[in-house]
Amino acid sequence: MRPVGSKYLLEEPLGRGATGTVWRASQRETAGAEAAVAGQPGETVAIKVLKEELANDADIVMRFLRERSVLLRLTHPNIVRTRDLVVEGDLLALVMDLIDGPDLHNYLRSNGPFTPMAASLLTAQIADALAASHADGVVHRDLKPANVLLAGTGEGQEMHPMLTDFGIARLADSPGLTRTQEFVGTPAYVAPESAEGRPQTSAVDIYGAGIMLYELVTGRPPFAGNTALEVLHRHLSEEPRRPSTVPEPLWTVIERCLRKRPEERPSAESLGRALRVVAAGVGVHASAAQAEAALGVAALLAPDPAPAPVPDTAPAGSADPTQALPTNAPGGTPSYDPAAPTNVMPTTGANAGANADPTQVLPSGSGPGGGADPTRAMPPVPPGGPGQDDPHPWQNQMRAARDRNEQTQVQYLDPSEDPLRRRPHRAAPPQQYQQQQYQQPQQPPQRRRGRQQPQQYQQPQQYAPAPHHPQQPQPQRYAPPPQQPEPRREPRQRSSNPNRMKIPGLGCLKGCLFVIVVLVIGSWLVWELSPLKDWIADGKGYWDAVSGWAKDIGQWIEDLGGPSS
Ligand SMILES: Nc1ncnc2c1ncn2[C@@H]1O[C@H](COP(=O)(O)OP(=O)(O)OP(=O)(O)O)[C@@H](O)[C@H]1O
Repeated sequence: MRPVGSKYLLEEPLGRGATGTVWRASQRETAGAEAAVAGQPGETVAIKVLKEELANDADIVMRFLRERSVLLRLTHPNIVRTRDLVVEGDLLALVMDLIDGPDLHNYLRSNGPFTPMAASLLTAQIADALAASHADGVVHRDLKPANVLLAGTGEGQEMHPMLTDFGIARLADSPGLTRTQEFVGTPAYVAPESAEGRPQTSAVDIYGAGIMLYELVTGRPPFAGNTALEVLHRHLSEEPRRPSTVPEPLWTVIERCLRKRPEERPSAESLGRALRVVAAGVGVHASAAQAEAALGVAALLAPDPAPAPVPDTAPAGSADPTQALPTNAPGGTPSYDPAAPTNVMPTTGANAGANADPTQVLPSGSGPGGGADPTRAMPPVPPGGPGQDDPHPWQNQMRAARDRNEQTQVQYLDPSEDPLRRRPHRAAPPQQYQQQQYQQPQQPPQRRRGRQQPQQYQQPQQYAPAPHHPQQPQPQRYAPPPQQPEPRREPRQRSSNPNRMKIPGLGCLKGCLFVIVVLVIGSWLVWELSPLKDWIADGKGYWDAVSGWAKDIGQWIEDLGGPSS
């Protein structure tokens, strides 16, 4: 099991797509404030680990970081919630709610086409999700059955479609220099304006919903081909044909969604409303009024007056229609280079463009920032990404993130290194402090004073909870280096001087001896320098007189013992 950040553990892969691998994972610990959902330890989640080549692309990493808040705030009953984004070293990952159910692509393969009513009701819910995200300025840009997960497909449960992979196309379609001539998407679901590299709006999602609706009722998307390029050409030039199994009201909806001109497509909100009217009118139990309302559904499908723009796509009028698509024709320019690292076009077989196709990063004939340059072939992307030699802004962001992590680690992971926790020991009992002074006489007095002050302020922290306050460690970063506390441990050696400290009355004994010595020397001087010895000892020396007196005293004491001896 592989950890993702410190909070998640990958358990088993659920599926692989063009942009990454989705894993079942478990939460190890509650996520931080940056996550939309903190989660609980042991909770199961789904994690999409983006491909290394995306994670190594500086533009994508920057966009990932920048759009964190957009992705995390998208919440709707029909949108798979993004709980957290993880950026760690070369790893980029989206943590999502785990949906227990198949994706719509697999469900369709296993169960065959939907009835017109079921397809309408299901797509209506997807339209609701799109309406919510478009209102928030977020365009999906890679709508397809594989990106719709079906919760509640169990016996007797109501099927609940949930749109996933929000923001992935947005991330992969970086505005960086190497990507200006590419678009991201799945050929079978790509809107004509995306294929041409024209400005994109939320209308690309309406086009994708139209293709998906067609596929749900027929089992296949309207435009297929032997190569991805052929599929793209058909999106641009061919009108879809109505299959006989598709009721007229439903066809009206599909046809409006598949208009080549994005400005003629309805809004997601209108689409949801229209599909519910259609669902009510095409069922076997539909009343005459409901059937009538369904036939008039075109009135509900007015063009969207204010589609949400997709940032960083080409400015209006920049595309050169004559260079709309790359060609593989010999001598044709611009040409598509299948060997180029990120210009992947893996599906060139008979099923190209089918719904099984993963999201692709394809070269287009024009790009943001200007029309196509016919003299310029599709440039292969340098392996190291853009501006390999120059420091990129995201590197600063990553460095800042790492710095933040280091601070956090000092605080949380290595408490023994935390000076806050050691300082209370320095605020020692008085005798310890005396020992410090004794051991470090060479230290300037100010320095010692300087330490006494923090000791006084730090003292209460000895009893405070673990010092997790983000502001507390700040002064420590500028405090004396960590080697300095070491000498303070030496006071233990000072306890090897027990004489002064541990013998009671030692000082008194010394004092008495000192007094005796002074008295002896004083009396000797008086004896020798004064006529006293002549008066009381017939001129004897000091020590003779003293020893004679000592003998007399001893004799006197003996006599006190009794005459028996
Ligand atoms: N939140 C989720 N919960 C459960 N399963 C998921 C979740 N998200 C994705 N999956 C599963 O993981 C598989 C791979 O998902 P992914 O989005 O990478 O594939 P894709 O959409 O086919 O590829 P791409 O969009 O990159 O072309 C899907 O088929 C889906 O079944």
